[in-house]
Amino acid sequence: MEDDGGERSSFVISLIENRAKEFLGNETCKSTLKLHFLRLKYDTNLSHIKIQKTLLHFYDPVVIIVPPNKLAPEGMVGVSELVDRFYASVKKVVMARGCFDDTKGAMLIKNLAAREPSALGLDTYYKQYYLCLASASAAIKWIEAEKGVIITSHSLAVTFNGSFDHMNIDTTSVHNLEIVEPLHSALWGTSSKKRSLFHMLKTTKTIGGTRLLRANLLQPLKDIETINTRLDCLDELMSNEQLFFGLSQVLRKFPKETDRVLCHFCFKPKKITNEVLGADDAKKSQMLISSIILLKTALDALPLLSKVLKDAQCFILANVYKSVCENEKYADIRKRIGEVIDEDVLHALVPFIARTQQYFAVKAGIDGLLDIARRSFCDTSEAIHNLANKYREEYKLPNLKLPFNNRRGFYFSIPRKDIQGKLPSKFIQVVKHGNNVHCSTLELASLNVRNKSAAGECYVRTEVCLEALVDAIREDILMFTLLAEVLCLLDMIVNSFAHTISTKPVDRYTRPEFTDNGPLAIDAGRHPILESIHSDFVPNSIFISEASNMVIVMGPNMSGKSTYLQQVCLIIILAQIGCYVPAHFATIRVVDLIFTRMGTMDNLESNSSTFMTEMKETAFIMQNVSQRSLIVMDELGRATSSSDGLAIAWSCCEHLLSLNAYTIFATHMENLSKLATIYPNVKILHFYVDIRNSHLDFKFRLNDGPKHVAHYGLLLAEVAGLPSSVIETARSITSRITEKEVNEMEVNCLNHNQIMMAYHAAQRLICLKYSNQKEDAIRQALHLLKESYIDGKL
Ligand SMILES: Nc1ncnc2c1ncn2[C@@H]1O[C@H](COP(=O)(O)OP(=O)(O)OP(=O)(O)O)[C@@H](O)[C@H]1O
Repeated sequence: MEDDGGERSSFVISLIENRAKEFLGNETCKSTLKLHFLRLKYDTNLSHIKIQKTLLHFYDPVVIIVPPNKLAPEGMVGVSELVDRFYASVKKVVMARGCFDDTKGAMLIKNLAAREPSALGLDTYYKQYYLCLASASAAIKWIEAEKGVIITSHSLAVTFNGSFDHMNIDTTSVHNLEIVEPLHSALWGTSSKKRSLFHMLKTTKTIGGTRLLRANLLQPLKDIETINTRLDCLDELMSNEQLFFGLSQVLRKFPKETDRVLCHFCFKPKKITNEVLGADDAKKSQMLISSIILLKTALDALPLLSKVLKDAQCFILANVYKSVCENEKYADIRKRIGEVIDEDVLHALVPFIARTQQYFAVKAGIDGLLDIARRSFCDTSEAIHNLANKYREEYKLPNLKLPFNNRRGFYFSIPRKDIQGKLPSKFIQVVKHGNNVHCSTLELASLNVRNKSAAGECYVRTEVCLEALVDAIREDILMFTLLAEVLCLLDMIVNSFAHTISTKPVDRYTRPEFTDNGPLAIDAGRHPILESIHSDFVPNSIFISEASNMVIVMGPNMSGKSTYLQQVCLIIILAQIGCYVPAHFATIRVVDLIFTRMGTMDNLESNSSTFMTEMKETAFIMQNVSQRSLIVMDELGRATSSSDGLAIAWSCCEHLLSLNAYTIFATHMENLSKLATIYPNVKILHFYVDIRNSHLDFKFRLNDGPKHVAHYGLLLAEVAGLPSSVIETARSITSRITEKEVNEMEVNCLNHNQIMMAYHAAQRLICLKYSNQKEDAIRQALHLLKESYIDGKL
């Protein structure tokens, strides 16, 4: 199942893979059927269509199940239509909207899936997969009804797959890492805005650029070549000030909504007649005309972009210059627009100005009826202004204003202080609005009707005049799609990435490097958001490689563990979207999945306790982890008894150690540091805290090895203001417990020589791995070593 982290323009396609053929032919129902439910973005954007085609090709479907076409949101291409266009040979089944029921889908999957329901994460990730589950419900219903079979319980292999060419970050991690929204946003109030990565980078100027940035943060890239082309572009922008400022200036000249208007050209509207326009028709005509004005404004800015990019060197900018700026088709279409549209017409945001621009968009003299409609529009508009003047004088209301909005048309706005007593009865629809009163009169209402009708006529005639031009644009829609995509990408790289880096002191951000199989090494990394809040933020490094694939971070409360974990993930995400990172140096093994498990509150929605939520999240990670994953665990097992917690944390670590994934594990459990004495691929680090006169001084500096900080919990509790009598009692209890523990440890603990012997043996085995020995043999030997160690027979 595929999910993109919450893009709005998404829909569901249910695909049944080729293997279904075998199943459907053989109705014993015992074979395992593999279903793929793809949640796909679709709009007129070229690249999204490409994604769909790739995925559909990949699965080679025999049946595509889609909801009815009318469900496509306004302005979007219906999924059904896309299937017709690109997969005419594939059987298409249209099922009623009611069949796409996510609740039913979740129940069916739980019942039919061969895997443990926890592995699918349905409890925790229900919301994230709701579209997939809805499509599952429809697909299963179709199979059962069409083939007259019943799928037996636990016979389906169901997997949740992410996008193939992007890093996947599950919703819990998106939340934990504060990628889009800050944690506890209610707590931080308005100042919370800058506390998420998205808001930190959201200096984009266009809607498409902002959307692209959000989509990138939710699904960073995986392809090193693409990432590097973005980084090359950033290199050039950072080293060429003139280019950077020139580009930011020029991008402002393009309308903000360039990408959004393209869908207005995708469908041919109904034939316009001279009958009275319905509200929807008028709106569509208005959108189409405003879209042409907007394209004209965008094309006018193109020569300026060309001038700025003339000498650009990097692949992206040079390619934009070659394929967009030098493409003569844009000049041709601009010329065609110029033949019909008045040169002075501009894209405007104020409703009345925008509408007036639209009525007068087509050059005078092209259509006689349009000229008459315009005259009538001008006359009624003038009459409305004269009426307002008349009221100003007659009722002594010099501050009476005549605002306009698309819904009401013209209305009066009068400051309340100007109204002595009551308004004359002539004024109707009186509504208080702040310090003003909004109202109308019968005369104004009647003029508004005439004005609106003249405006409607203007739209009809304008649209008729633009028909040929719209057809020409429709033919070249791919060119405009390219232009829109280019503008979004440039907006993201220039206005977001380059702008963010340029606002930091020189060399604070560096270009990351990438490897396929190498280590994850970050030297002096900083938290991208917190470093601007704490002026004295302490940088920290990390090194994880295949030979040392787990880092256990220890340290007392408040020492900086969670911040460090978040910082590493955010640096990787920044790097994989093609941005510089806040570090002295960074080499990154491309990550395909980030999993985080950080302290959660009770999950009231799924009726789970803190411990249960923790275990479900951990189960989800364990069962979906891949070779190139990054797993970040913060204090696993603290929500249950300390012995069970330690046992779970220990065994989870052992499981993760056997994988190629990289793990960073933060914990308070000092006993966990003993893992390093058995497994040479575990590295222990701790956050240094200075304790003087029973006072904790946090240094936020990461040091090698474990470190015992005695009774830091008590010290912190004292700082938090617990009564001294309570602290004293707690102190005496801990000293007694500690004494007992020390005695027990003396009895049970293996002697130092034995630990060192095991450690050296493990190290030798790892060396063997790099000789020509088979990995399985080494693993088995390690396992035996572990067993003997636990049994004390070493
Ligand atoms: N490197 C750093 N430089 C400066 N301040 C930091 C640094 N790391 C963390 N801090 C500050 O210390 C506070 C506590 O950090 P954090 O929550 O990461 O500690 P923790 O060890 O995870 O605590 P706990 O174990 O109680 O969850 C943060 O809110 C942040 O303000």
